[in-house]
Amino acid sequence: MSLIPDVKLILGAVILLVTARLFLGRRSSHPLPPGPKPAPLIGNLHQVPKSLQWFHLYHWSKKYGPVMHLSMGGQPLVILSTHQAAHDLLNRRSSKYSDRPRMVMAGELVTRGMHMLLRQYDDRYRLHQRMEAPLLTLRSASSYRPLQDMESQQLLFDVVGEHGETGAKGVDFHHHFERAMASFIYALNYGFRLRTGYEQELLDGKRVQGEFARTGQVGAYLVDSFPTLNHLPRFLAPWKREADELYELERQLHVGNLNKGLASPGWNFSKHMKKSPEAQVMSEEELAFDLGILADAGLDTSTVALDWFIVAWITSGGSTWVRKAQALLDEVVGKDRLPTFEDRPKLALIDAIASETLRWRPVVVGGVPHFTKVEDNYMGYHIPANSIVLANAFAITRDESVFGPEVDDFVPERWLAEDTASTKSEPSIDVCGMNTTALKDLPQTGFGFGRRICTGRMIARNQLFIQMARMLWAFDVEAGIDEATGQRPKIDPMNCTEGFVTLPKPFKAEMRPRGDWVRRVVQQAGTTHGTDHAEILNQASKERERS
Ligand code: HEM
Repeated sequence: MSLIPDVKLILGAVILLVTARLFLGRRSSHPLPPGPKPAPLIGNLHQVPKSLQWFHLYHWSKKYGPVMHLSMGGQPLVILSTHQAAHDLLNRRSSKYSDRPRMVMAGELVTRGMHMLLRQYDDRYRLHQRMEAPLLTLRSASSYRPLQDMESQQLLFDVVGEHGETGAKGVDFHHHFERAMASFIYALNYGFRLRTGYEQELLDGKRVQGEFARTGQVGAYLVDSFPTLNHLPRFLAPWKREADELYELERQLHVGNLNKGLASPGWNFSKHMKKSPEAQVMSEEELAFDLGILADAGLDTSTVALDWFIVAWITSGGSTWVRKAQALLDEVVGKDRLPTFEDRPKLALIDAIASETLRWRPVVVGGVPHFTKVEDNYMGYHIPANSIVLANAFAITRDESVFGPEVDDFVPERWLAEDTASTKSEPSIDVCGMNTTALKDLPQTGFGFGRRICTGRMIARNQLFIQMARMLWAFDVEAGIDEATGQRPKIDPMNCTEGFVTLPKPFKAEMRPRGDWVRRVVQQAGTTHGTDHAEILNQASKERERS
């Protein structure tokens, strides 16, 4: 049988669909938000570049304003480029803007509707949120800090040891961050740690993440633009077989990890969730995917934030902020012990550095798309029903009306409240030790918006604090010497990868202990491989129950 008539048929259906979407949409008395002029049928598809979209959209926003409209082959895409616009729509009108765009390949086929990030805001989503929420509160996050303390101690031990061997050539800092972040989240979720960062569970987890980023990419699969194509029989729809294989890979990973979690000693998320009333109406796969997505969400996001912290350190740290932070750490902590969470109230500058890292290079730099099923009006513009609404994190974090001048520079001080020393009243310290009096209440847009805001953000903030404090206390950091040239390469702070999360392009960094006292303290603290992490998890569970 020839395939040619079928291809013609498909093309015909596609053109009909696009035309219908373009011309039969409901008219409104308000105009659409401004944007580049669309071409017939394809709209702005041909104008949106394939790479660094967030950067191009940011530049378009300077011409078209804070609310822009693009037509992606008839699919309305509304881009929000200021904090005010994102806050007004995604936070204040979150009852309308909390769905996700339909993603046939990544959402419906590969993960069979079980990917938390891609779920519609419906009863099933709320069921999962109810199950996760008690484990992710500020108070719960505070009880996991000993686990983060342990993994960051191990990170220091590993890096100091490796520096002794590699010297000025530097270490693969990304790998060390990834191991520590993954080990923390796997211990919490499944009760086992990752000692080398090359364990099969992590390799499979990274493959699943890579496939998610690839299959979820705009334009990667025609079926995402034209979901009716999914009704085609399997022999005409090769993506279905590919999706089945990817689903099986992910299912085996998540179910395998869940079972390890249930069998491991000590408390963990797997055991806690399995007993929850919500899990009683879920299949094993559904519960396993919930945990698996939580592990994925926590794994590379914090790692990437720490990678950008190193880039900021190398490209702008020589100026003032690193020296300021190190002087403060020497004063508060001294040279006889590691910084701890107990020091945090006096180390607001470290939290400011974490906030500035997330602002300067948002991890999900283009934002995570929201979706509205109903039409709306904003700033005199019509937002059509079924619009994808994207808050461009790069543009929003460059909003001078919110973050002040020099938004392209790394300036942690913009997060510090002025003159708290002269205030007589006691500072307000949250349950995780963050000194909220000493910090300005600027929006943390890197964690998203409204009802879909990142649920792991409290855990992430603790993670960044302890890791950044300890690295600044321990090391002087420079780009590692390139063996081929014998020189330290110049690091370009905009040189990044493409994808859902945006990493700096790989390089090595020399993390040189600031003195013999660092080696001594780190050696004394020692490796944590023999630490009873199940006992730490049990203590965390007791503390959660007490609060
Ligand atoms: C620096 C670290 C992190 C960053 C920058 C980050 C950022 C984000 C962003 C931008 C979103 C989408 C929000 C939106 O749609 O408006 C998100 C969602 C999410 N994050 Fe995070 N995240 C981080 C760490 C974590 C951690 C440690 C966990 C888990 C322990 C986690 C769990 C989740 C989950 C479950 C969602 C899905 C929420 C939903 O769709 O309703 N994240 N995160």
